[in-house]
Amino acid sequence: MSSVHVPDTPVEVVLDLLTKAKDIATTCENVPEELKSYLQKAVDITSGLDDYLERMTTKESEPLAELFKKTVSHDWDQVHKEGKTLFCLPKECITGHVEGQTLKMLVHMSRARRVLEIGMFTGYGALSMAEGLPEDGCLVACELEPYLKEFAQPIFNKSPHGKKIIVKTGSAMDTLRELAATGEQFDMVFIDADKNNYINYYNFILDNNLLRLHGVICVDNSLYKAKVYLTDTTDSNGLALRDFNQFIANDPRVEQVIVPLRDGISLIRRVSAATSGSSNKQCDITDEVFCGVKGRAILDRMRLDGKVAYVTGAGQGIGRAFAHALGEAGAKVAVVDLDQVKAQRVAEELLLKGINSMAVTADISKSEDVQKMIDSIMSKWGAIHIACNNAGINMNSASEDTSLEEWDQTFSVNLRGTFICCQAAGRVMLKQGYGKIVNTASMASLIVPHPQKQLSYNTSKAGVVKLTQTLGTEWIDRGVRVNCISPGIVDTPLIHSESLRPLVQRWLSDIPAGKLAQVTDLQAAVVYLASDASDYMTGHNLVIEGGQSLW
Ligand SMILES: C[S@@+](CC[C@H](N)C(=O)[O-])C[C@H]1O[C@@H](n2cnc3c(N)ncnc32)[C@H](O)[C@@H]1O
Repeated sequence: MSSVHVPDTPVEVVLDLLTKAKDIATTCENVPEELKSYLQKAVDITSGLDDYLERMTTKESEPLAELFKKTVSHDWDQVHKEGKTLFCLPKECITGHVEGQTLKMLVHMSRARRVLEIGMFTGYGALSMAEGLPEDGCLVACELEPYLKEFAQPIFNKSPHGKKIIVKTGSAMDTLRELAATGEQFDMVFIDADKNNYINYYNFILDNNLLRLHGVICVDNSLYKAKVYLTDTTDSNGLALRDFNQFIANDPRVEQVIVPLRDGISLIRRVSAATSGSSNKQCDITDEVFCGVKGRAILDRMRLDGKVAYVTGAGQGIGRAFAHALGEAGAKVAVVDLDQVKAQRVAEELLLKGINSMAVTADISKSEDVQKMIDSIMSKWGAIHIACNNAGINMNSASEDTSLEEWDQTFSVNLRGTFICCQAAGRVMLKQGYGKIVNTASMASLIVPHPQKQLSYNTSKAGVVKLTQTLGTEWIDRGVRVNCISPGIVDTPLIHSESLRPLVQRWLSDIPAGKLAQVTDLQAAVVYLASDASDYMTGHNLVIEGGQSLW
């Protein structure tokens, strides 16, 4: 049984018409050769487009390929005849390869974590989008037909991304009401069911805040085989979509573009009242709380794009985590360590993530090394905006036995070294009229951690806090902020040494949080202190110790 292909997209409609015109031209006499050749060229261009997009688009995953095959080979007429589905579902309903990958790309680009799909069918679009979500992301798919959930679930189960999908069967509008009632919000919504109701879904989503600020709505079939702009359209779906597109184009709450991919995908972005210039509604709130400082909302104000940072002691542990965090937030990062191999390795890690980095070897207790470090960063990147003075050492001994060598060595790195770095970076920053210095102090500046004995360390770190307070107040009127972070006990390779390992249980009983800090627990603090969002903060000691200093 051969089925006649019905043109499904504007390009397929054009191709169909061109092919008919070309066939007439080739059979008619007196048609100029030039016209025939133009028609042939137009057919070639049109017929080659979808095929080319298919071939050039990243290949779909195995589960998606299986889902596609299972969907197009299924006898949907029979399923309907047997009463398993309410409607007779054409297999062409499926979102194919190119559109599926486009949706996945949009999920990536919008950094969506929560996606809502209206109209799942056999789950091709749902699984494509789930593949673009982070591990803890979630996609809620609304589907009228319970049969389709059973159809899709076994393949979702085969995919590592299937667990992100929650299928809600029943009327999509009922599901939307249920989601709104529990205060759910989504970063991206894909509307692909029930064309006559698109407008109702859309309005419900916006009116009930189901789409978060700056979220994106994608709408499928918004060109509807070109019927949305052909004047002789009588088809109810075509007319519904025409009204829908016009409504969105006039809606001040959003911005819209229609991408002529397949049957058209509308991309609709919700804008804040403050930026929707053509707003019908009056919005006269213009302060920075409402509009953001310099128009930047709070998370944007923590971005470090265009900034140059260095982190000392960045070859491992806290420093490595700081280097990654600053780079992820947009800064270029010089990875500084005493150990060249470690510095190089972390700089390469950053490059792998697309972060501009350089490795610098320096002993921060030597002023010549520190000056060389500053000079090499300046000659490569021309500025230093963020200085993370993190390198430090810790030695244990009872105070009555602490040698002057241990004391001097500890102070030489922890306090003298931090001062050398602050001064060298500070000179550059004072000239720039801008800078953020973040020193690593320690909870030991506040309490006396026990039972280990570490007089030199505790005292040197208390010195780092006072250094920070003094510089932070001395330099703030010239644009340089100096703050420090005091971590509690951090789970780094150092504390797994033979001498310290037995103490871990003891420490845990002293920590209200009931666990040691991970280096990742400190990352947000360094980004905050390095960013413009913390501009009013200086000389501060930001303590992150799971409550340990309070007990
Ligand atoms: C075009 S298909 C969706 C294709 C799907 N997005 C994909 O990626 O393959 C439309 C689907 O919407 C479902 N549907 C139609 N009306 C609905 C409604 N009122 N509520 C929920 N789902 C509905 C249909 O059963 C059908 O499976």
